[in-house]
Amino acid sequence: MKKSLLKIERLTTSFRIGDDYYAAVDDVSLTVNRGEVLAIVGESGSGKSALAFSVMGLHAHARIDGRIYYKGEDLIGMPAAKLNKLRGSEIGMIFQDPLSALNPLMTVGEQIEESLLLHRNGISRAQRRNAAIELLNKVGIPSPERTAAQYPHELSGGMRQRIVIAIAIANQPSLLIADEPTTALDVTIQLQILDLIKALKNDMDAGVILITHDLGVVAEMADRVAVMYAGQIVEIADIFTLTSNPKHPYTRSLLQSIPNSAESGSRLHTIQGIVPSLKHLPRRGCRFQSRIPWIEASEHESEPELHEIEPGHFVRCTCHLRFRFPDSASDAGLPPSADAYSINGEEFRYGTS
Ligand SMILES: Nc1ncnc2c1ncn2[C@@H]1O[C@H](COP(=O)(O)OP(=O)(O)OP(=O)(O)O)[C@@H](O)[C@H]1O
Repeated sequence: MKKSLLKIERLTTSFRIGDDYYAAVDDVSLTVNRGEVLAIVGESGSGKSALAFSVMGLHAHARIDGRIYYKGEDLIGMPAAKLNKLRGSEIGMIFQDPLSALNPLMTVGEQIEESLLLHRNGISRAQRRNAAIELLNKVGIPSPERTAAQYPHELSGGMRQRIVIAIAIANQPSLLIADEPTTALDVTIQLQILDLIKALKNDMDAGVILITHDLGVVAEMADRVAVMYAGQIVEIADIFTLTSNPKHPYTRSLLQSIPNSAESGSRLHTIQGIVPSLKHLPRRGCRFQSRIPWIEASEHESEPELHEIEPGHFVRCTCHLRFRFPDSASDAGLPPSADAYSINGEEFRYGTS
């Protein structure tokens, strides 16, 4: 059995908007084991990045409740100096946008060396330089010496993402958090970067949290998958179970919306609407109810729980028991342009404010 590396218990991350706090991550519990990739999937705004940033302790102004145990030690409330030491050494992060993650005023070699210097006491200048070149080699940079002397703007998007990965793995982290690591890249480079992350996981027996909205990437990479919707995990299972026997209407809709995963002969399904903005999230009942208005309200739980329907396979709310795709677009009962909906007489709006 794989050893648990990260154990998140009832994490709630809330941001202040006006006079109130709103939970972007709402009561999330999960574990990541050594040597496994846990993918977190969901549409834009479902809380994936807020979750990752909470683990990294990068939310300066959020209110964070719950526990995040890394190798048994709670990261929440950990003194800043200790957390800083863990970040970049034991826990590495690959950010979505490599350009904003890099310092435009330093050569990439200097930036890799800096992360080595911060986390390895007594490393000499020559050792640092050699280690940086070795890392550039490892992430597949063709002429490492020349590249080390270049600035981020002189490199392509794929090369920059490799540099970000080199920095993230410089100190051989046990946990790697990759937030949409390939979104900005073209398909060939995407595959190379994913292969690289896979190799690193295998070489270092690291645990990886891979955040993505791309189910193709999930199928390629994940051992287990957590599906997030509106701040909550709605389904979690191993990759085989999740793709062969998805239960939650949201998971089924996501899978049904990609061409080669849709059941053969069936129509592709588009999920109407969008994730409601933070301020307008329904705080009671099933949060997905507004997206499947053709399913009777009575099929939803009033306080939806995650149910373990078979070992290791959890699904939120009972609505999955009676879920079916609509027979036609109009059956869905939600006009594509709808910007508001109501549940039990209470009105909710989509949008960003
Ligand atoms: N600092 C913040 N202050 C206020 N609201 C925030 C903050 N950061 C995120 N949010 C809100 O929290 C919700 C979740 O955002 P988050 O970025 O975690 O989603 P995501 O699933 O990662 O989306 P994407 O795929 O677009 O990155 C969104 O409604 C977002 O607007």
